[in-house]
Amino acid sequence: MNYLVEIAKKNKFLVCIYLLSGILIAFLSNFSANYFQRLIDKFNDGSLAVSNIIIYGFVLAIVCVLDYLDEYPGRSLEHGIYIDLKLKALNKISRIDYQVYQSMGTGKLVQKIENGASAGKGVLFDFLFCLFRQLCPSILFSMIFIYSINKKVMLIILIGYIAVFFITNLLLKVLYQIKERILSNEEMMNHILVRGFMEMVVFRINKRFKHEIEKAELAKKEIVNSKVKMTLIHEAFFAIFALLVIVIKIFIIAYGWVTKSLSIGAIIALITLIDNAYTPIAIFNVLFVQYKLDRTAFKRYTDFLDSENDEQLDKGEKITSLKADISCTGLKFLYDNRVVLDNFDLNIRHGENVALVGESGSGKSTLIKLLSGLLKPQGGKISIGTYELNNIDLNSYYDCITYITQESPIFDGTLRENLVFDKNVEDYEIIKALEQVELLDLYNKLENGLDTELGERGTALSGGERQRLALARLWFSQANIIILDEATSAMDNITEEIVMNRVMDLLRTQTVIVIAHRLNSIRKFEHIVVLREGRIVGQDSFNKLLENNAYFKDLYYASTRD
Ligand SMILES: Nc1ncnc2c1ncn2[C@@H]1O[C@H](COP(=O)(O)OP(=O)(O)OP(=O)(O)O)[C@@H](O)[C@H]1O
Repeated sequence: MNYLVEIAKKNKFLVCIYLLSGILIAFLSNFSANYFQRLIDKFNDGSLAVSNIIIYGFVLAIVCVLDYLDEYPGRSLEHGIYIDLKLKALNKISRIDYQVYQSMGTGKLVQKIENGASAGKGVLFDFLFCLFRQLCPSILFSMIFIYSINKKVMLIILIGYIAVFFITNLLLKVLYQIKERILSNEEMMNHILVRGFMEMVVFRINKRFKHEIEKAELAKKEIVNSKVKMTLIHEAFFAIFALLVIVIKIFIIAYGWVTKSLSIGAIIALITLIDNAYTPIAIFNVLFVQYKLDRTAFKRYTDFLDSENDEQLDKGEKITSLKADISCTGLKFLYDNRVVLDNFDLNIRHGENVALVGESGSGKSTLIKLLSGLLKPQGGKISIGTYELNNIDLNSYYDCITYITQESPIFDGTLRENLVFDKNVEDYEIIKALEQVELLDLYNKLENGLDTELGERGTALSGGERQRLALARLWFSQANIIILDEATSAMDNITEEIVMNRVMDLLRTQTVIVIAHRLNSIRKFEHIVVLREGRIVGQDSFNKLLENNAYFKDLYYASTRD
């Protein structure tokens, strides 16, 4: 609830206007019904004055105008709350602890945020605001006006409330269960859809789509059946409710006729006021079922918002340059209870080219993620010159390092944006960088040149082109430490050699740490670290390792066979 309070506070001006206008409309609507009674009675006994008609018309007109003006704060809040909740999620992702993020599936997370933002809007706007600005005031004012007409009638209405409460309570329990079933089926349906869209190639080649569509058809059948059942129960609820209100209205007419205690105006006003008193109860019951369901979806969203942050992002010593040796001492890291690195020592001199090699799962990426501050060691330390990585403000650290992964993230934007982000760089410099990574031919074929849109995740490019584009960013980077995690894995051997020679030439003075599977690409590296099951089993130059390290020799021959 804290997050909703925060959003309400952020929009406090609009919230106050919206609540007050709702309360005013509820008051004026009930007042107009009550005033109508006086009007009819005055009409009947001949004492009606023009001023009465003007006042009545004026009140109705104000309600009409307020109803319209109310749309502004109403719609602004409705859409604003939903988007604010999504922004909160984006803000959270920018600070979330990397390991927590890793444990959440991205597809599921997006769905959780989408549902959570909509549920949060439901709880605050559709339920709480409606309750306090419309339902409660409407019941309160109608009861006050009914009381002013006849106390006994008010008592009867109160007894009617108790009957409504018991009947609807039963129906709501059934409704809640059905809605819950609909939601879980809808979630399954969305999950199948997202999976199908994201894994199109895998599913097509493995012929999974037939099975997935069958599952979705089953979910669809359940959703449709449950929705029809829910509508029938809803309608039954409203029918019972309408019958009850009719009984009370008939009773009032009979009561007025028998006791002669009610004027015609009073009977007409009471009939309108009864609707004003009971309709909110019907609305409340329907909203309450949705509120309970929204609370569950919103809880999942707030669990995400409450998950651990990486506190180091803007805490610690700020650095401006990192021209220093890196040393890992007694480093320990576990995934759950699985030890990946234990008592791990490694020294990397400033300006050195280091390659990490080893079988899949030997801990190379884990080490890189520790060096980049994404993962935190559970023991030991990483020092960079006089700094300890644990004590460095990570946002300042990220000005000094560059980390390029094999997925080479290309985002939905132009070629220029993908290379220099929002930096102001002359076109000829960008084109020169493209030439260095062998992308000049591709560039020359582009109709819109640097302004060509690359599509979501760079779908308009091949894997090797995407990787070369990511490497071209190095020509605009000021970083002192460059990490390349299989950044050339999708390139052919010849292009890889040409591009890597130019990259290493560019990075002569920087510390370069590379993960490589194709060992031919690191022949010139002066420092190669051989990892096996989280331990260093050799480190030396390429030729010396090939001569003296049997495990490295196996890796090398296996990689040349590939
Ligand atoms: N998010 C994770 N949760 C749990 N275990 C993980 C996670 N990421 C990696 N591991 C495990 O940690 C070990 C080391 O993984 P790591 O990715 O560091 O290996 P790697 O040498 O980079 O492998 P590859 O060459 O295949 O990329 C592996 O056994 C892996 O299964």
